[in-house]
Amino acid sequence: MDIVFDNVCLSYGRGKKRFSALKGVSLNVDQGTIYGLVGPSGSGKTSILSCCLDLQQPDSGSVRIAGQNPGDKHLGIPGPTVGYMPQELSVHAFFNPREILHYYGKIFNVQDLEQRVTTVLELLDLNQNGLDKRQIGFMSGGQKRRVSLACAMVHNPRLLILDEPTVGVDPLLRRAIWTELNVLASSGTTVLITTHYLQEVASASKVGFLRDGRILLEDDPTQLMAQRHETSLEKIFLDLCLDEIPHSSSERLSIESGSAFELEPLSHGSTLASSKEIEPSEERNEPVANPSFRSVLNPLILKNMKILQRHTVLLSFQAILPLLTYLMFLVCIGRPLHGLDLGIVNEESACCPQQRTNLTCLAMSLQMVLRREFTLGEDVSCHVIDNLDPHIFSLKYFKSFEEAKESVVLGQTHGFVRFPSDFSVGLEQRIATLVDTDNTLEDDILSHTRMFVHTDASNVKVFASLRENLLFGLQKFFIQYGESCHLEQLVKTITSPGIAIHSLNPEFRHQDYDLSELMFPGMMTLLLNLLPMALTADQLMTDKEAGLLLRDFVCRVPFSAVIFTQLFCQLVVVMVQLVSSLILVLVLFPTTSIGVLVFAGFLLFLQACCGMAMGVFICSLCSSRDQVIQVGMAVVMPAFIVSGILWPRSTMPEVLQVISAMIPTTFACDIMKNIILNNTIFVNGLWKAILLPTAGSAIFFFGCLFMVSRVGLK
Ligand SMILES: Nc1ncnc2c1ncn2[C@@H]1O[C@H](COP(=O)(O)OP(=O)(O)OP(=O)(O)O)[C@@H](O)[C@H]1O
Repeated sequence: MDIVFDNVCLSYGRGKKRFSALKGVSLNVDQGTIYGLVGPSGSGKTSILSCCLDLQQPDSGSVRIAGQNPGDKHLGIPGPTVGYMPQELSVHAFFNPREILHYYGKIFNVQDLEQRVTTVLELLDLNQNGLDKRQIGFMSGGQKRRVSLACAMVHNPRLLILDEPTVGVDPLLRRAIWTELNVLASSGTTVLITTHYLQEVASASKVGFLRDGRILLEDDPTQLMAQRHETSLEKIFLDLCLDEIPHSSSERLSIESGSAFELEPLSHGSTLASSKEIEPSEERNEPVANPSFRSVLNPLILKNMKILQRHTVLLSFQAILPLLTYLMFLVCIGRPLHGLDLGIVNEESACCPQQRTNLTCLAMSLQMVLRREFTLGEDVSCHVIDNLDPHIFSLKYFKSFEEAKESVVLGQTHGFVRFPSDFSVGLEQRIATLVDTDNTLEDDILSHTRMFVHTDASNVKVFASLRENLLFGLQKFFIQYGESCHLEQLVKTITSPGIAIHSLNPEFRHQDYDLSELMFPGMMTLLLNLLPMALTADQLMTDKEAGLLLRDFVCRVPFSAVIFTQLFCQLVVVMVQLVSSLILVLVLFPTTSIGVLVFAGFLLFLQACCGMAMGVFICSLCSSRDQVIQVGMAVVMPAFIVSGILWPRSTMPEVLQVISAMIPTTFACDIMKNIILNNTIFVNGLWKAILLPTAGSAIFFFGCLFMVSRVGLK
């Protein structure tokens, strides 16, 4: 399997950010040989490997492997023909070496897998002291690299592409690895290897010196040293670099002083096995069997299930997260406020209990009222205060307006109420006027009978609650007094003007429920879309950032299978979320019929599918977790605001109404509310709640596949 690069140019980025990584690279790797690529950091080694693996397509020039283009289905690169060890570790931290090797072995349908796994583990010294059963996440850096190398070798590929496989590996093991590479090469395997250890490549068949995107020289290292009468490749490489650079250049000075390269000579005492004597054998010509969607389902599902198993604590939390959120929501939101710190400034009376006027029926009768011969005393305010619900208000008394105001400013009280000095007298006038003039009140009379409420207006709910409860306290006082004195007409007259207490939001037809219960169906729908989205995006991004998706890509595992199996396995978590939500529906709305419950479950399932598909789509657009979080926030916040859970959508500007109608959660939130509260599935617009998330799932799923096929794994 020979590799030929002919004048390959490769650049990254566009426009001003365009950067040329390879500038006309030509190289030849013969079949059954080891080609060592050496060069300083950033010289383009990984870029060359990426071109071989079809991860990058050259701007110009050609790359041919065994006479075919990388990516060609029959070549099997990416696919079973190649074993790739990336520079990053790219191994599942939750697996042990044996498990991960079994996974890649199954992907390629390796025969006699157990034996092969044991052989590779032995070769890389991974079977000592129970290392093969140790979770990779708990291994040292060098041990992880060996596992990564083992993954590339397990299916015995015809081409091995290794990006710095021996970093952090001890000299003895490094020698063993090179010996094995030479054995593999002798059996026809082609090895393309990058390294920073110059002396290491002395045992390669050919070495290519790379600098600044160009191959300075490629040759047999032994011949090279003989020709140049040098004992070290490092010296040859330095001379080559110096030849390239003008004498006056500062770069030249840094090279001469030895500071320009990160290339490292091999440690003393390591004698590398040279297998030059072993002649390359004939190329193996087995037919290429690329992994198919069906063939990878089993190993992928097993792998994902194992990951779920190892994440038990985290996933259990994820599974019960909706339940916890609902419970928090029900406990914290929509309940009547209580324990409000309310200041009292009573300019009328000190409200001393011993001096409290005893309001008896003698004090007022309808006839007396009509004759204006009655008195309410001078401390009605105290009676109003007495009638304030102690569960709702925690009272604090202040001497003056300023003192009370300061307490609000300092956040010590939520607000205060001031009774003017003529509150009771004014009230007498008000009662008399009302009875006399058939409910028409003059402004100045009204102003005398007002309680002045000053609150921290930044909290609308507190403000409304204060006002409502104060009015209720006043009303209660008059109702009790009037009724005990058989003055129903008076009660009616006094309590009617401006003391009406608001009923629930008229949008809701079911006034028996708390606000939180009314919001619950919409909240549940939204959560069962957004939480699966976050879970999926998180899982996929973890795999992507760890380089696991890249490795699967190089194995030619169909991306659709990767996504499908991941979503399939996450359904376990989603089902727990869904069932716990439905149980809560039964608890909150016990009259819900089984039919409605099952249908609600179906709608929630569609939402969860749509959320998961959106999660994978977002991942296909983003190259980092930060971006995923930002895009996720950009989705979650508007969805929450325009879903109609908080406020009726009909009050929104038209543009937002149109946008909200296109969001898969919007109609579902409405419909869920209607079917649960009305206990029927025959509600208007049902089809939108089914169609939108179904279409959304398909669009996001295929959109993700399209993005990956167009721009690859970012
Ligand atoms: N995706 C990318 N976008 C922009 N520039 C890139 C990208 N990948 C690589 N480069 C740039 O291309 C140049 C070659 O990178 P490459 O990874 O091939 O170097 P390398 O020789 O493998 O380095 P190292 O030994 O440090 O891994 C570097 O300057 C790098 O910054």
